[in-house]
Amino acid sequence: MKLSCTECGQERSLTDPVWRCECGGLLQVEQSLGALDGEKLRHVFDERLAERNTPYASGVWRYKELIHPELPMEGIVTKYEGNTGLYGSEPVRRFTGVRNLRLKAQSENPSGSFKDNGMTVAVSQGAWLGYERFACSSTGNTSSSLAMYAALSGKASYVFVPEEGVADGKVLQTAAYGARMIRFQGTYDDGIRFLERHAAELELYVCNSINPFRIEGQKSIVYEIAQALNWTLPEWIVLPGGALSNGSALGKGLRDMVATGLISRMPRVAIVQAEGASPFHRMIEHGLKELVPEPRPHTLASALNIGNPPSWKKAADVLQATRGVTVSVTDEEIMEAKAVIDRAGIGCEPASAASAAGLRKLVAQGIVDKDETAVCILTGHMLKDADALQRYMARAADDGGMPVSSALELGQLKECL
Ligand SMILES: N[C@@H](CCOP(=O)(O)O)C(=O)O
Repeated sequence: MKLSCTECGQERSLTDPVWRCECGGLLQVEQSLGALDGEKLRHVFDERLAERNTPYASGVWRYKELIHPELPMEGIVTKYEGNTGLYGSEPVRRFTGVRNLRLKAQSENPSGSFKDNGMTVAVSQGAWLGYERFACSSTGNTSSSLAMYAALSGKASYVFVPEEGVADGKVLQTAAYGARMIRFQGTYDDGIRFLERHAAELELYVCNSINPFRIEGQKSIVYEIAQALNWTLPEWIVLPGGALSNGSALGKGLRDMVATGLISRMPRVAIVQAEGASPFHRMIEHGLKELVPEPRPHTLASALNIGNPPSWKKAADVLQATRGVTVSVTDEEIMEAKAVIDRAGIGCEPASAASAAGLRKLVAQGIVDKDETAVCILTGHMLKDADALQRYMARAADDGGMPVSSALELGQLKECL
């Protein structure tokens, strides 16, 4: 295994704690997959589904050969993350118009979001390198996940969280896990820029998705989908796009699976951005070669409040490799999709619902056919962003979603029920 630059190809040692090459490109983990046999891997991964209380019981480390073969087993920091549900739902199918649709509920991870798939690997790697202080910039999910794994491994976490636009529940969750929190004026993008400049001097191990080991862990989301579907994939995988780490990880995971023969065909990838924070979609839509950052990203889906996604080049490569597409949706469309997903008994935070809202739009635009198969990735738990939920539910009170006020008196109750 080694690190290599995604742009100029320059190689580095696996133990080098840098995320960018001198040329400005992000680094990626490379391993030679040639010696791995898909048939044997399928068998090993299927057998490990029965594991309990070993790292292989994790929905990430089950695939250790593809994630981080060189990390010693005793160095793994895990909460048995992954192992999340893949649900069919008639109401969501009707809403999107796609007949064969499933939802991958990454919200069921231990800290409540997909970040755990990557964070278990980043923190394990940092601890293996001997780091004691871990850091991230975050809109709340990355910080909660980092704080949890750092606490689990007895390390300190330092999280940089914008003062505005971050859901209270995420801030409280992060603090409760014991992170030292730096609230600052600015956006996630400013926090990342600061960490890229100063982390080395502050002896901080950065666990944002610019860290290539985060991407290695997040690949497992697509491995889990393939394994649950007996090593096949749907025609479309649809996911929300903020920092674009999910898109990058998904693409790398797909490449690995094709290279090892675990699957034989790439699905198409659709990345959905919120209209107020959609620089990547705009770039693709206008056929631009460079991303023009959005200085004031603004969406009610707070996890997507990102104007300068660090992984945009990796995500663009994924679109190229999968004949992928992008689309943007309004906050209103996101909340409408979220209400359907919540009431279907699955639930998700607003950012996650962008995937279903986006799929619906792609069907309306004739890009996805209603007879094609699709999986939407739900990135975070419905209680993650209770602020947005409260605002939406207050408006929808007449729908019977809000508590009814009544005395415990039969006559009065009969009128409310
Ligand atoms: N929504 C994310 C922001 C992106 O973080 P990264 O981990 O991909 O760098 C968050 O929860 O912070």
